[in-house]
Amino acid sequence: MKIGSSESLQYNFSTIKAATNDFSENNKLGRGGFGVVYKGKLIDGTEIAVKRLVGNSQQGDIEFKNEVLLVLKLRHRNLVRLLGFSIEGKERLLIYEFLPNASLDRFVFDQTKRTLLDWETRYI
Ligand SMILES: Nc1ncnc2c1ncn2[C@@H]1O[C@H](COP(=O)(O)OP(=O)(O)OP(=O)(O)O)[C@@H](O)[C@H]1O
Repeated sequence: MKIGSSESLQYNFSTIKAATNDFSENNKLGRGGFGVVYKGKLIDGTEIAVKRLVGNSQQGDIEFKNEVLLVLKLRHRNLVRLLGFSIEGKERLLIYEFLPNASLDRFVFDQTKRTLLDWETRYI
């Protein structure tokens, strides 16, 4: 895939800013090793999870785009789907499909819920 064809997967920063209510505290879903994750809703109603990568990345725009395009090619039922990305100035956002059930670890490490996931199911 060429960089040129990435444009449709590239979202305007302002679109995502609006979708997350300006990265509001109320929309915060959690924090991971790469930044804070916010819940958002696009104009068409699609629910998204936006990962706002933490600053001082030395990675250039082209390298970032290439890496994102590589991940966009991955499709697996057990992988959360990356919908696109956004770049503006030092801001780098990754846009994922929203998963209502939060992360799997809540199931695997929860005393009650872990019984719902037997090992046979976990291997699928
Ligand atoms: N697609 C999503 N839908 C709903 N919630 C999400 C989604 N992605 C992440 N989250 C929430 O944001 C939190 C942080 O996610 P993130 O993927 O950044 O980190 P992590 O997987 O917990 O840790 P690490 O970044 O260290 O691997 C998750 O624990 C989850 O609650």
